Amino acid sequence: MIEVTGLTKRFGPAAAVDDLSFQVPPGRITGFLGPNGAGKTTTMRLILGLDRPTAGHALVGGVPYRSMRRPLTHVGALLDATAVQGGRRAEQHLRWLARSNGISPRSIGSLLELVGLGDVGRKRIGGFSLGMKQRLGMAAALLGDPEVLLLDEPTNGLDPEGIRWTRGLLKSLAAEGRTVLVSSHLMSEMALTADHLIILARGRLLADAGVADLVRPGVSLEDVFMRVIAGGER
Ligand SMILES: Nc1ncnc2c1ncn2[C@@H]1O[C@H](COP(=O)(O)OP(=O)(O)OP(=O)(O)O)[C@@H](O)[C@H]1O
Repeated sequence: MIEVTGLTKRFGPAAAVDDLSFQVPPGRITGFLGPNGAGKTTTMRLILGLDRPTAGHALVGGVPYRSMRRPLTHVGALLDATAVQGGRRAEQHLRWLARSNGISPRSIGSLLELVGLGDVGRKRIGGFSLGMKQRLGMAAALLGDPEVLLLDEPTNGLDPEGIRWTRGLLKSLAAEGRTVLVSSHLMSEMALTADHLIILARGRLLADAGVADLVRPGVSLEDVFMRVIAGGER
């Protein structure tokens, strides 16, 4: 469970996240939507303790992320898949992450297989495509077998097979009772993947509702999104 309460982050006079409150319960996929600059990444960074809020707080499993001793065993995150040291080999990168969180490296081989990087585990990350880095980022997020996953545009750069694979993976993770918060700009993909949606604009919450309640025959998620955003800007 992720709980966000009155969360606010100002960069100078502008609020990137503005008095935001929502909950992400386990056992379903929650899509996190909003136009460019809506505050999705900033919200995820605040949940992960990478930025300090101006006001409010975010809890994961009832505690602040920063208070977790071995955070990767509770929360798996994929924020910026390109923020990895290009000189490291994929396997080495996961080994380093595992060691820093007291996680056994035993699962690294099978994780690389799972994300489709089984053949390139010994290759340097610098030579990876964006899609391959996303796959590696997903392996890193799953390394600690966490109950909560925060994924910022995980399908960015993935090919159609990779997008479909990600959808199946997220569905199985949610079906196992994990909490899954995933941002995306791909409305048709979100309509297929998410059970529930949180929609933001200008750092404010505009909608927090089930996909089935929003999308109806003849009304696509893209239509709903445009309408919600237009309403929020009036
Ligand atoms: N470190 C920072 N310093 C100043 N402004 C920032 C910083 N980080 C984010 N912002 C601003 O906060 C706002 C929200 O940005 P954020 O990246 O959270 O949006 P987003 O919804 O993730 O956007 P996108 O869909 O484009 O990735 C933007 O106006 C952005 O310019």
